[in-house]
Amino acid sequence: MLLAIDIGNTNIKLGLFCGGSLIKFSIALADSHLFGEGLGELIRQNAAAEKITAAMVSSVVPLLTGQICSALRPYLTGELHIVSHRTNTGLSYSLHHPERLGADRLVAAAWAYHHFGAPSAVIDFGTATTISVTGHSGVFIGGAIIPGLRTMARAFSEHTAALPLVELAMPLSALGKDTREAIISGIVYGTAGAVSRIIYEIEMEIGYNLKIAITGGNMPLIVPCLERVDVAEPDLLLKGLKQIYERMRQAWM
Ligand SMILES: Nc1ncnc2c1ncn2[C@@H]1O[C@H](COP(=O)(O)OP(=O)(O)OP(=O)(O)O)[C@@H](O)[C@H]1O
Ligand SMILES: CC(C)(CO)[C@@H](O)C(=O)NCCC(=O)O
Ligand SMILES: [K+]
Repeated sequence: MLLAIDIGNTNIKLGLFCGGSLIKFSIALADSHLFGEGLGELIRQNAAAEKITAAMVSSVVPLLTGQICSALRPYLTGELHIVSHRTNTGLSYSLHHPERLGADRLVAAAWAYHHFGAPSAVIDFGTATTISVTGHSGVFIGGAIIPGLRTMARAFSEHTAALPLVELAMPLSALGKDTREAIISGIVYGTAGAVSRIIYEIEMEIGYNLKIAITGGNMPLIVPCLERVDVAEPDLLLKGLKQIYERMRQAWM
């Protein structure tokens, strides 16, 4: 049984791959000290008979990586792999500093490139909204990072006197009739417009079209506003970690 862990800036997402099924569990970053307990409970409830034979970790929170890896050690019988640019993902990097690329973006790009078998972009609507682009022959060629939808909403409440913290929702109209509706329209249509413009500019620069995959906790809010989506995959990171694991295992055999 493979355990995949995606340590993001808001949540730690965990997936147990048992046979064909995926058991998921998510814990807020603020509760990271409860990770070991949560994992133990999950194993007792769902897969008592099975052992975790391997763990794959993607982390964009360096200070937590060691803590989480120590917490899962007692449940792990096999190897643990922390994904980096040195991992055998099938990708190569045309970047100024490949070692600084977020592991989540790297995993997402590897999943999309292998899923489509063609040049691709992954848009991840998480704490940040990221675009990660893979060109021909699996070269990670770059991308873009903008504030995530909820991060934008929080910035208003933290930096203005009159704007409240708005719980995001799907906009009913682009014409907001009160502050809440105006903020929702601005953030959701604004992000949809931003990603479509960025993809357009990238395709103009590279001279070919990209297949587009989307994921991330905020994806459901924005999906009706997006024009071009080839695949929407909520578990893209966890599935990407599994795919990389299988690739590594084949390389050992
Ligand atoms: N009650 C909530 N608590 C925390 N986040 C929430 C809540 N409701 C919605 N969200 C949104 O869901 C997003 C979570 O996205 P996701 O599941 O991709 O995890 P994440 O930790 O933000 O990932 P990453 O840091 O890798 O981008 C948050 O950024 C936030 O915008
Ligand atoms: C952009 C985030 C925060 C998105 O989770 C993460 O991928 C990250 O910390 N990246 C490092 C910088 C980069 O990817 O260029
Ligand atoms: K993300």
